[in-house]
Amino acid sequence: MMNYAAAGDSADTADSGDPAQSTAAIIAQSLTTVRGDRQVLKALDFTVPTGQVTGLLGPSGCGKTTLMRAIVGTQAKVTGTLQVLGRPAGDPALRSRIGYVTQAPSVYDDLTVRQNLDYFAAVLLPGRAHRHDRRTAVDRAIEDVDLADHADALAGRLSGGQRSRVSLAVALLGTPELLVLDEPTVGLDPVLRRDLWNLFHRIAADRGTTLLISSHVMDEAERCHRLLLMREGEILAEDTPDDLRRRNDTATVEEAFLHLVDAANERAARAAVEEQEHRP
Ligand SMILES: Nc1ncnc2c1ncn2[C@@H]1O[C@H](COP(=O)(O)OP(=O)(O)OP(=O)(O)O)[C@@H](O)[C@H]1O
Repeated sequence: MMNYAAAGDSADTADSGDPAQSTAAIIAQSLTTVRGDRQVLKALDFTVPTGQVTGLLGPSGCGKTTLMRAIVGTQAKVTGTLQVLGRPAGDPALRSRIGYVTQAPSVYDDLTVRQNLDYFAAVLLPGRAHRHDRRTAVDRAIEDVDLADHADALAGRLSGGQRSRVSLAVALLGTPELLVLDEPTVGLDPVLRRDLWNLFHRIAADRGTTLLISSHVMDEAERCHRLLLMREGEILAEDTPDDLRRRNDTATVEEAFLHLVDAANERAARAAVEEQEHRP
C-alpha cells in the first residue's frame, strides 16, 4: 500500500489543538449549494490542509465539480462559510493565488504547447517589462509537466494525457498557492496516471502548494495525503487513507468507502422509519 507522508506533518500537528484548522488552506462550514431546484451540496463541514495533496473522491454526480467551483469562486447560490487561503471564496484577491484545471483541457489545438503557454503568460504577466519573467515562467511550466520534448508540437496533435499536462502547465504558470484539479487523470493509462500523481506530489513537496484533486477512481485515494469522501452532496469521511482503513477495519479505501455508504444508508432508513412513526 502506498503511503505519502505530508511534509511538515509532525511539526504542524505538534503545537495546535486542531491541526487541520491551524494549517488549513480551505475551511468550509455549513457549505450549501443549490443547482436548478436541487440542493447539490448539503451543509458541508471540512478543511483542506496547506501544502498537502487532498483527494476529493466520490461517484459521478455526487457534487465534486460543484464543490470545486464553489472553492474557486465560479459557483452561484453558495451559502454557509467558505474560506480559501484566508479569504472568502470568490474574493478577487484570490484569482492569482489559485490554479483551476477543469475536466475539459483548456488548450488551443491550433497553437503549439509553447504558444499556448506564451498566450496565457501574456495574460498573467502583460507588457514588455515582463518579457523575461514570461519566458522563465513558460520554460519552467513546460519542464514541470515534462513536455520539453513536445514544446513545439501542435496541441491538437498531442495525446489526451499530454493535452491534460498542457492544461496543468497553464495552471502552474502563475505559481499558485492552491491548485484545484478536476479529474486530471480520467481516461489516462496507468503509467501516465502514476507519472501525474508523482508530479502532484513533487509540486506539493517542492513548493508547499496545496492540491485538491478530484477523482471517482478509488485506487487513486491511496495516493493522497488526505481524503474527502463524498456521496450525494455530503462528506462521508475526512481522513488519511491509513486512518480510514484502520477505523473501518478494511484493506482498501474502496472497502472503507462502501462500508461508510452502507452505514449512511442504514442511518437514513432508520431516520425515515422514525419520521414515519412520529407522524400524526
Ligand atoms: N448546470 C446544472 N444545473 C443543474 N444541476 C446541475 C448542473 N450541473 C450539475 N448539476 C447536478 O449537480 C449534481 C452534482 O454534479 P457535479 O458535476 O458537481 O458532480 P461530480 O461529482 O463532479 O460528477 P462527475 O464525477 O460525473 O463529474 C449532479 O446531480 C448534476 O446533475
